[in-house]
Amino acid sequence: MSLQSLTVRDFRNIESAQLALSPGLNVLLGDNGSGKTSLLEAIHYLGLGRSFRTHLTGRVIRQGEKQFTLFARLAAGDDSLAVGMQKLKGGEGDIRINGQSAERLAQLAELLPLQLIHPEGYNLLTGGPQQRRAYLDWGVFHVEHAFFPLWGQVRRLLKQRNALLRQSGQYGPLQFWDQELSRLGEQLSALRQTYCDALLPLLQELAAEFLPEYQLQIGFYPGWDRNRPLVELLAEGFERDKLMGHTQLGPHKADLRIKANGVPVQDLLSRGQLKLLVCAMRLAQGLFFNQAGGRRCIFLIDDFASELDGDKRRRLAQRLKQCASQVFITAIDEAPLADMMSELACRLFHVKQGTITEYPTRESERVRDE
Ligand SMILES: Nc1ncnc2c1ncn2[C@@H]1O[C@H](COP(=O)(O)OP(=O)(O)OP(=O)(O)O)[C@@H](O)[C@H]1O
Repeated sequence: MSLQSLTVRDFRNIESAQLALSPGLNVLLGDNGSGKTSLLEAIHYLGLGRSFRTHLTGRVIRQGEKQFTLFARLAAGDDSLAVGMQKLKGGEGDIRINGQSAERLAQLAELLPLQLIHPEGYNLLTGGPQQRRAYLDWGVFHVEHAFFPLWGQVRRLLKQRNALLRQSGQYGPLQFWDQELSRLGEQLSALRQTYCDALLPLLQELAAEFLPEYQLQIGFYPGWDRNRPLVELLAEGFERDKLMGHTQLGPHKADLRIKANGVPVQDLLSRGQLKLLVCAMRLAQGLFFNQAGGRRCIFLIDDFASELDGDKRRRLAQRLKQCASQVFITAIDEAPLADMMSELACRLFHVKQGTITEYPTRESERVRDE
């Protein structure tokens, strides 16, 4: 899947932009504060229905305006699809796929599989388990169709169990819910484990390329002691859960535990090394997605190449070439992207105070001449 064109209206400092895009590399160059990240954020919004910088829709609507509008044409095999989104300050709005209202955000996520690499991305390793769960679940969602409805059921069961915990003094009324939660939680966990097992070799390979000085150990924690049935642990933990007001063990507590040379990475690696590891993790997941499903994910890379040394930049360029994915990358100037631009078919855009103009490149000239 790739974006053929993108229209952005009243998003951050972008009043209006209409771009014809490369299925390979799209480079966005501009000074600090010009609007480069805003464009990536707009694509992220279109794919996931949310920003990676704020939870408030009002913040991304251009100041003084009531709503933003995004529209894209996606290449889907020999066909193309039209995807549109409009959002008001309170978050209400409309999502359309080929003119029809979309019922669920997951429909967008399925159409636009995105991998984001950005400077704060190392939170994936230093932050709480929620982020690593989201990383893992992105992959499971895209390769295993049973995952999304199953996760929905588990979430509903947890909500009911937590409500009962607050109402009920006795364990009895929870027994039925715990059996269900345990049954579905174990199914969900098996999907995550299978995905992890399949992803790990590629992840190890990429991590060794970007951090050759370390031996990485990556383990999947399902959210409870895997040697015991979840149903037993839920019953044992009733008093503690009642006290806390919510369920302390289960698939909603799953995590990826990542160590380098036996030490948790957040306690050992430098910030730059953490960023390299996250880059390897995102690339591995994107590559694996492309290999497993025969589809292509889209990479959004914000201001990252300037943080890499020459060798790592070349590796990133080669891996992106191998992915054959569409890539959007921002930078202040062209120099750190030279390797990438020579490896991949490329369109180059200049961003200035929210206005985006295309620089002629070999690819844009070829398309214009055709
Ligand atoms: N809702 C909004 N309406 C109008 N302008 C906004 C809004 N939100 C942010 N901005 C402005 O948009 C500009 C673009 O920000 P953006 O983060 O896209 O810049 P950038 O080109 O990625 O910069 P840098 O290289 O410094 O990261 C900033 O000057 C910011 O103040």
